Amino acid sequence: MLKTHNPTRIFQAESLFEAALNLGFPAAVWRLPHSHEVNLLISLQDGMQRRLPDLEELPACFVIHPFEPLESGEAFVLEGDLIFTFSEDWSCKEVAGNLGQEHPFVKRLLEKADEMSDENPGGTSSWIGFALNPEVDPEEKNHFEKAVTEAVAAISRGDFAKIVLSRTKTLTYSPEFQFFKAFKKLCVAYPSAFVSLVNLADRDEMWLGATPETLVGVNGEGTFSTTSLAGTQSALENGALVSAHDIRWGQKEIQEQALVSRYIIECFKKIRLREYQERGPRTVRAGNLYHLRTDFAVNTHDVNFPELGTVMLKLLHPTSAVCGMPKESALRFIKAVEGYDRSFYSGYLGPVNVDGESALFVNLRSLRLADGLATFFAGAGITEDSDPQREWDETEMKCDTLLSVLR
Ligand SMILES: C=C(O[C@H]1C=CC=C(C(=O)O)[C@@H]1O)C(=O)O
Repeated sequence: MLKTHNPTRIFQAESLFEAALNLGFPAAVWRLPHSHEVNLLISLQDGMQRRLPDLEELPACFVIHPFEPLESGEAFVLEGDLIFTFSEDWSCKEVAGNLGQEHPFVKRLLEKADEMSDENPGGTSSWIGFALNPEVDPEEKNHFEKAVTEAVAAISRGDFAKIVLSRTKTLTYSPEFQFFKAFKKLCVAYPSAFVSLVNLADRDEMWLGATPETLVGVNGEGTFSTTSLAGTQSALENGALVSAHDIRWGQKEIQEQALVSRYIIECFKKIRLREYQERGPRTVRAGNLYHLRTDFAVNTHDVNFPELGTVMLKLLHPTSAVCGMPKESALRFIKAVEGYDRSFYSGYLGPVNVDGESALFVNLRSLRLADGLATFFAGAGITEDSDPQREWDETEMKCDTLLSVLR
């Protein structure tokens, strides 16, 4: 067991992450909402494991799950062979893990990290953002707007009450693009988001994001939490921040968010759980946007339901904040009409059993980095009152959450 590190050794988060990347080890670095600490988990394995997302059974790990459930019901798991905790000033507070410092892979990683920090002491090189500004692809826009029109027609026919349709936006990035600095910039820009950078080594891709949406949280006191998040408005007017008090919501957004809350309450009903606290909806800011949010909480000790997190995770994903209601018909429509594979976008990700807590977030406001291409993903909730152009503009604003910081 590697616990509380040797004080003579200086662990540098950026060099460790770069070393994992270089050696092909899966790794995840994250900052929880409103936290001043950053965790870095490195899995010294060949690739990700596939395990059931059973929060009571899993070891300390980082879980990432695609939008579409795998037939086996499994999720991808990065095992916490090494977990570093860094303070706000990036000094290393603690190292935990299940392998000793003498393990050959640990030695290799630490040596590589030393090499990397010698090459780039203090990581001072200036910021290099994305290389190309994209033109809006008219075909992509037409495709999305046509899908919205079809969805509105399907809602009027009664096929479903709400659906979330999404799209991508692709930019190039140069080989010098600094992944870790991008993560740091997002941490500073979005203190209330879950900010993460995940290296999926066996797929040669990374995911970077700053999501505002908790899917399932189980804290050290055994409190289960989830949120209903929907409805979107710009938080900026002529470049200045609009106060939350001045935000008014229309019928469309109120209904859209109420459907997500109803979906969550139906999940509680399925397991006959009535003892949940509900707070909201209220206006919350997520960077450049405002949303409506309702928070749900349950004390799992009081209801004698220690496995509530696992049970609700299975029932909730994908919620109607990313899929639709009813779920099955919305999912069929998405597969038939959206026209691309969402992959990990609108799936979920986060640490499980790290420091006695699990915190899984919906993978929103995120992008995939692979082969010099940065693919941004964004969706919008469609109801009977949706206007295709406005929904497109909403997805542009959602892409801007990351783009405005990383450009
Ligand atoms: C699907 C996304 O956002 C969801 C979360 C908040 C608001 C949403 C909306 O207003 O449509 C979406 O349901 C996304 O960011 O890609």
